[in-house]
Amino acid sequence: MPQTKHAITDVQPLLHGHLPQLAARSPDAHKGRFGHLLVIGGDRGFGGAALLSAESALRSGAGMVSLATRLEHVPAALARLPEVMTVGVASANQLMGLLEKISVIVIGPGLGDASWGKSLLSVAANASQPQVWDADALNQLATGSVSLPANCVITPHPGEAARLLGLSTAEVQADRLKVARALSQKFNAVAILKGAGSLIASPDGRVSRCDQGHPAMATAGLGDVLAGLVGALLAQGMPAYEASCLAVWLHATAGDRQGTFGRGLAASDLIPAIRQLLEEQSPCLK
Ligand SMILES: NC(=O)C1=CN([C@@H]2O[C@H](COP(=O)(O)OP(=O)(O)OC[C@H]3O[C@@H](n4cnc5c(N)ncnc54)[C@H](OP(=O)(O)O)[C@@H]3O)[C@@H](O)[C@H]2O)[C@@H](O)CC1
Ligand SMILES: Nc1ncnc2c1ncn2[C@@H]1O[C@H](COP(=O)(O)OP(=O)(O)O)[C@@H](O)[C@H]1O
Repeated sequence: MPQTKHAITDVQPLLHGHLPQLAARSPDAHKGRFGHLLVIGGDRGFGGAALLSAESALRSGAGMVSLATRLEHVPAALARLPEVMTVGVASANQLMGLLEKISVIVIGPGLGDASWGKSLLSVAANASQPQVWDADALNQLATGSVSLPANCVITPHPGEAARLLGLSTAEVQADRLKVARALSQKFNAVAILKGAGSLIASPDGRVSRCDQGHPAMATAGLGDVLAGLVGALLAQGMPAYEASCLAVWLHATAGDRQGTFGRGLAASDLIPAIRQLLEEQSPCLK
């Protein structure tokens, strides 16, 4: 990653027409060229979070998507998403073999704070693939029980950011720019500080702000969708900062479109809107 330091005031708004793009696909493209993404998460009570991430990744162009979740969630996952290779894992050992085939990891949605999630996270923390750490992966990171590997994107909401930096949520919201920068520096990772006016900060000093988004997005599961989307763009070869910027813009702009229908947005409603926007912004064919 380049080490150029950018001016402290240099916050770029994410503007349509100035966003990173995925290259058009050649007519002989095959799934092996667009990455194999593994979502790890979904402890008891939170099975849907990992499913939302997997569906988002699938619908955003990842070549192959696998899901490692609780054994009891496998039948429901297969019924909803037969395209996703879903594996029930009881322990970290089972994850190790799976990781050999994987190019990008998304870990945290619904991972929980029990020993099951902790053991899976410890395996990911020792893996070399680019990763997206979200939700309970960030809560474990905040406890200091695990370290973030290199090449990571972290996606905290203000509550998670507060835990990661030892602040209150109000303190995070009072100076979001400072917090986004502090997160990227502390963890040497691209940090997406979510919430209205999401910020994307890179350890090299770049920061972008997203002015899109809609209050109808204040509903559970939208962060899981974002994590899967960032992972899918990484899997298709986009660098971490660019993937994070494009993902945040697509997610928020899809929220604007779906927000026109008012309250009652379900996180899964956002996924087809993101697919449509991605095709408008980065057409699959030239
Ligand atoms: N279908 C499923 O299976 C789903 C499962 N899910 C899973 O649930 C688990 C718990 O995750 P979670 O995010 O609900 O709980 P948690 O980390 O305590 O954060 C809540 C606190 O954070 C703050 N806060 C958040 N946003 C903020 C904002 N924009 N602006 C300001 N503050 C904000 C706010 O703090 P407060 O303001 O109350 O101090 C709020 O009370 C996790 O495993 C996740 O993956 C979810 O993914 C949903 C779908
Ligand atoms: N009022 C809002 N304006 C813009 N974006 C929002 C708003 N409320 C929520 N979002 C977006 O929705 C997502 C919510 O993520 P998160 O809090 O992690 O949800 P969950 O854990 O339920 O999946 C974030 O990307 C956030 O930026």
